[in-house]
Amino acid sequence: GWGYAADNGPDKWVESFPVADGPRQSPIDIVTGEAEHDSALAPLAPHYDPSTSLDLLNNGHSVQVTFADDTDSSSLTGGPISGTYRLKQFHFHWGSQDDKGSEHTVDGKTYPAELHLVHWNTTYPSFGEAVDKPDGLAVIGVFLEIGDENPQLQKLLDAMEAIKSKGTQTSFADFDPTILLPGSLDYWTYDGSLTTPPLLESVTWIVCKQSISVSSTQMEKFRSLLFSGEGEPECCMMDNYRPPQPLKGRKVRASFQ
Ligand SMILES: NS(=O)(=O)c1ccc(O)c(NC(=O)NCCCCO)c1
Ligand SMILES: [Zn+2]
Repeated sequence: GWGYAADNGPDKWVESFPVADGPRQSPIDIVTGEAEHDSALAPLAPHYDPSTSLDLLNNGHSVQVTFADDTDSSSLTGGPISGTYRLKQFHFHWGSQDDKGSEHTVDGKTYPAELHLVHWNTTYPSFGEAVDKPDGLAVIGVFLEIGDENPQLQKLLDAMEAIKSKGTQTSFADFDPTILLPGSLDYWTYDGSLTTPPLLESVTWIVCKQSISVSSTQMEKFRSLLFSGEGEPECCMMDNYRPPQPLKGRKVRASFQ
């Protein structure tokens, strides 16, 4: 299956997923000078209920926290989207060293990691129905930048001890992802895709301008996870990011001046 190694990584995905060369692929490099302020863009309004958090999972590509999405308890409105999008999961992408790991870049700047909060449009009956629609998903991207230790990440990092290998999961209740968001919710937005196979062009991307902090030691915890399953030769989970893709004429809008 697909992965991030030389023989199954981003440069090979087009062989099984031809949309990899499509018109609205993600991530992209955000060229801040080209982004146009759109005063019609509403403020982002994420409302998350910690009682909807369910499990922490190593799916062999990333570490993910899944949420109960049978009600609107944890959902996103406002921003560039119309209607209500429900939170399904959040996960991360990161590098093998602190100078790379994010998927989006800003004027060519890479960050050590990027958080994705994945929401689906409730005009569709489920995530599975929404995932291949042009307005099906809204993903909030948050950059992690090396700095002070981030206490809000610690509960997550400590729980990762229990899910080192692919296919392992552990219950992860009462977690409010709001604590992972930066103080300012200024954002850039553009139309894009999933950044992993099946690379479906169904995502309204909402990338926060302000990053959150992570220490180098905390980054090492992410890198101690494994792509490999129990009983397989150990392969550390790192560099699980797709590089920026061609903009192909798309406009990036800014919610701020
Ligand atoms: N990185 S992303 O654009 O925010 C993103 C958001 C939601 C997704 O569903 C995927 N990709 C996905 O689910 N691929 C199927 C197997 C993955 C591991 O089970 C990627
Ligand atoms: Zn992602």
